[in-house]
Amino acid sequence: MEQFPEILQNAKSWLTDFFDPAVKQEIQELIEKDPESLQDRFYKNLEFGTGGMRGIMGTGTNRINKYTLGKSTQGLSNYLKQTYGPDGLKVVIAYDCRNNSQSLARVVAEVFSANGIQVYLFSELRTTPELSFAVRYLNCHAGVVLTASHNPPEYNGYKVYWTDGGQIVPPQDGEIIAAIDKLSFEEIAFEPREELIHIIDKEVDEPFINASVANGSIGARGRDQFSIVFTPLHGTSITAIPEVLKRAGYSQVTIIEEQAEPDGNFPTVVSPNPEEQEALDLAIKKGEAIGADMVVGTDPDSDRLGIAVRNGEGKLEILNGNQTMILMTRFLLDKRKATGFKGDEFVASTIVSTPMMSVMAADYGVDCKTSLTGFKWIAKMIEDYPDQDFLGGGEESYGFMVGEFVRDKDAVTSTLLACEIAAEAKAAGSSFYQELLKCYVDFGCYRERLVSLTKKGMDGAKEIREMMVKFRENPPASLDGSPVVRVEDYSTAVATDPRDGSSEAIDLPKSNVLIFITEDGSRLAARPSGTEPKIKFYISVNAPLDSVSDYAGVAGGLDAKIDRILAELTLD
Ligand SMILES: O=P([O-])(O)O[C@H]1O[C@H](COP(=O)(O)O)[C@@H](O)[C@H](O)[C@H]1O
Ligand SMILES: [Mg+2]
Repeated sequence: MEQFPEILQNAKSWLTDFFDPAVKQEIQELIEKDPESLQDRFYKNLEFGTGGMRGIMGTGTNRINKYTLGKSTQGLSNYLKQTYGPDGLKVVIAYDCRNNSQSLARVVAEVFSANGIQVYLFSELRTTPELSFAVRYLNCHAGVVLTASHNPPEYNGYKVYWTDGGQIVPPQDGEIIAAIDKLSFEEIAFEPREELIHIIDKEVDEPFINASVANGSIGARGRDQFSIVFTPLHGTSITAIPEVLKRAGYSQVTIIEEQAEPDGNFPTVVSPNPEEQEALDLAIKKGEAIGADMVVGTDPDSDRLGIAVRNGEGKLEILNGNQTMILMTRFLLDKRKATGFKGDEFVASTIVSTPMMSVMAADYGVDCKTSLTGFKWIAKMIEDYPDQDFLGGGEESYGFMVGEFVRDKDAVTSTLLACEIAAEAKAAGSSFYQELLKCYVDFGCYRERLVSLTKKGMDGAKEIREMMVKFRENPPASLDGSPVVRVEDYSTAVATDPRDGSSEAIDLPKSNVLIFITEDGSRLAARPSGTEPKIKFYISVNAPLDSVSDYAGVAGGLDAKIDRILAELTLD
């Protein structure tokens, strides 16, 4: 601890009477017995990342607790007043199934009210997409969800939505952080004004569910012959997805009982992340047992969804985010095509997602916009291009956004859309999987893989920084024998052709991301996660596919290519 006098100083500043006696006692004990833990808790403040502010729950400035969230809420209140004036301000707050989410939501509501701001607080847990919807539906200036999304149980977090219903982006995010950083903890107004806190539920649930059914439907046939196994993985989607499916006419929905009850300990899974195959094990087992057509699982705040469908061999196969994005987008494009393109439509994706998205959109003659990683950037496009019509968008990470009524990824509406696509395909003698393979025939067979390395704590963060520096200093000259022809460094927003050194500007905000593109169209992207202590590597390769029957061979060849690229990289 002697090497870090500032960290000790930070910790000691929590020993005043402003802080609860239990907190003070814990810090005293840590000073005496566990300096390493103290260091991790106080070496920095929590930061806003890809999807809000996330951290482990506990005592410290680098932890989620009533003081760190109280200070963020105080800063946000000050910023709202400065932006919109002190009167008539309104915010809406939702929370997920996590341990402490409800009590932290209460603290956040109290701090807003103490600042004279009207608060709409959901009576019980609700989904993130419903909160995004509620911001605009209730004409609020901002919204907050207490959730750490799919992170492990020890985490919690704070997603902040702005007036447009999307998560905060520049310039607001930087200005809000500045407003938070200049405060001391003692400046938090904790004393509630109860008359300003309004409990809400049905009055927002009903319009949200109706809008979800309207946006997610494509008029599929065979809804009552289509069998779905659904798991909320102990999270919030139980409040919306069964109802949306029922209202859309799906009668064969089996819910995994063991995972239906909201529970912040997520007792039946290692991680409540549908991107981890293990999280869907129970649901897939059930799906195989009852011969279901589709399995759907959602994360705790119900913005991401994992889907498994019957593959060519009749087995339930989990699809990745790129695959579901491609097929959902294709259906939205076809749906619009049927009524005629107006010419102002666009679809959206991100720089680490499959390039197949823009190839497909171009084939339809529709604009495809590409943003930095994260749905907050996709939502921002709707605001940035008010004269254009957003059809839908997605990314490599699981989750999809259908239309404009929710300004974040929305597992509720996306679940319905996936069922609609699959039910209609089944009624027409095809399947979700077959339709995906047809996309590969039409636009090229793209295979993607994500490799994430977890590196925790202060040392892990340093290692991740160093790995990115190493990549910049020693970029790969080729991938699987194909020369790199374009290096995109988003930290400087410059793309370079290493063959002749020529360069051009990238028209996106700066971000710590590197992308290498080869002559044969393979791509490797590297970036630190903005939600978890991880560094992520995204690989994309492609080859033409002449017919659906050639798929297994072509996909196998591409998988082997990804293996070779990974072997060259020696990541550790
Ligand atoms: O975690 P969620 O479900 O809120 O999702 C958030 O984080 C994901 C992972 O981000 P990163 O790669 O920086 O960890 C993003 O892809 C997603 O757009 C964002 O909304
Ligand atoms: Mg989530």
